[in-house]
Amino acid sequence: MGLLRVPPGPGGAGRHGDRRAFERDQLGFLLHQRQYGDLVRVDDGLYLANSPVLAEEVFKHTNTTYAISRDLLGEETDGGRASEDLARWMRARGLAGRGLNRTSMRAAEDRLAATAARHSQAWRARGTVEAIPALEDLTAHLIAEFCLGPETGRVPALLARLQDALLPPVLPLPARCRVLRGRRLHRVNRDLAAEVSRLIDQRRATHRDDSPQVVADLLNTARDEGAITRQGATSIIVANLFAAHETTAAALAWLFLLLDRNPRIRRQVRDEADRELAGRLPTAADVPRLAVTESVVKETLRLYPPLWLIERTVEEPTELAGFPLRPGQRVAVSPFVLQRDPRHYHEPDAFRPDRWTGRSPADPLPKYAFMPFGGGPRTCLGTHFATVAMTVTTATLTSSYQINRTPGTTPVFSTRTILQPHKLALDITDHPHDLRPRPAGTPASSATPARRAP
Ligand code: HEM
Repeated sequence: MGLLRVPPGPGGAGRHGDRRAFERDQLGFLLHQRQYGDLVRVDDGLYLANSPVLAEEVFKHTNTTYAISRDLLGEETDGGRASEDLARWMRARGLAGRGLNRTSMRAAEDRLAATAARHSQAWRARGTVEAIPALEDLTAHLIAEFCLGPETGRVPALLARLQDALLPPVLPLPARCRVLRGRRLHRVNRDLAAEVSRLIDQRRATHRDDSPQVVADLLNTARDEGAITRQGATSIIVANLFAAHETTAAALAWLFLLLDRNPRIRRQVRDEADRELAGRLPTAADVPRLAVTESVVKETLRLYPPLWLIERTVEEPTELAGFPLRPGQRVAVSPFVLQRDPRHYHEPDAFRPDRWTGRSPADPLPKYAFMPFGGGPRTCLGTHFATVAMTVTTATLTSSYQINRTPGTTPVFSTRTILQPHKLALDITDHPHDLRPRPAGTPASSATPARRAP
């Protein structure tokens, strides 16, 4: 009986298990583990939960039985945060969340489209762009303007520097280089926090009416009421900026790669934008009508969830799938694996956006079979922002430009940080429609006629 108390897995009951095989081919290794069942022992310290029911169990009980294993910068935490820190974070999360919910997003969709159109102008001039840096620059501006207003100072540039400083080294670094890397990271982090603080204060001084327009306004009201400190407001905005821009950019890069490989679906996306927008930039009223684009976004996040592996640390003795877990052990859930499970998806590896529009209500998907944004009390705060920003950006870019992978280039599939197509080069040429914002005061239904590009 005692032996059965350990779930099956590649490493048997030995101490070291198969972590080295995992390091060699992470996604291939994870997919391979499905053969052992819904709970797999990778080694003594790490179990893999492979079913929506087990994922729900783990995510629902985060902050109590399980703790977040890594902070937003990807650094390992000591498992449980001090409970005071956790309470403070959850309070700040609640406040910022009000600025990121569905209702607040509605008011911001017009601004998102305008920002996407403005920043992609530079791409046209360049002709060819490398997808990840170009999209990271775009999403840094989208999220910075959404949180802080039109004045974003050095924030987008500092986010790019932070990204750079965080990139894990390909080979183990000598001790001195590790120290230098740590110092650089600390410096960039400090500069970003100082710049965000400055912009929050500036916003507080200049935007004093009762209608919050950006996340910083909500946090400034909470500051006035004593519900959050200046430092708390800064930390939550920095966390959102960081969590938002790299993930959303990676997802958009996958989306353009998938559209390049599927010209029929690309045509449907463009036809939808041409039909629904008729040469305008998308507005809040248009988003619900961009059903094909939205299903492409969802299907991209299913096939290539940027956060492809999420870990939790066991905080108190518990059991999962009937197996005991002790404090300090880790349980990992892979959205990449769950979202390609043939038990829940027909042709799981195929890019089929119509699976989202054609799904019968009599055949509901288990809750955690689609979980690119995690779940439970620590679910992604930017779920609505990311979905809407991706839909609006895709519609704006596909109707402004023809976007094709540069012939002869091959993207590199990377899991080094998040799941990304590295070195994806895109040729940007004009699409016959050049989108313009709708003139102020014009109802959404009255389309501004399309202007033909020269
Ligand atoms: C496609 C884009 C995105 C994906 C795939 C994504 C995915 C995720 C996932 C899976 C988590 C949970 C991690 C865990 O359980 O340990 C998370 C957390 C988080 N996300 Fe996102 N995210 C995206 C975009 C965004 C955006 C746009 C924002 C902000 C506007 C954001 C803000 C956050 C924050 C603040 C957390 C931490 C929540 C907490 O620990 O309480 N994310 N994200």
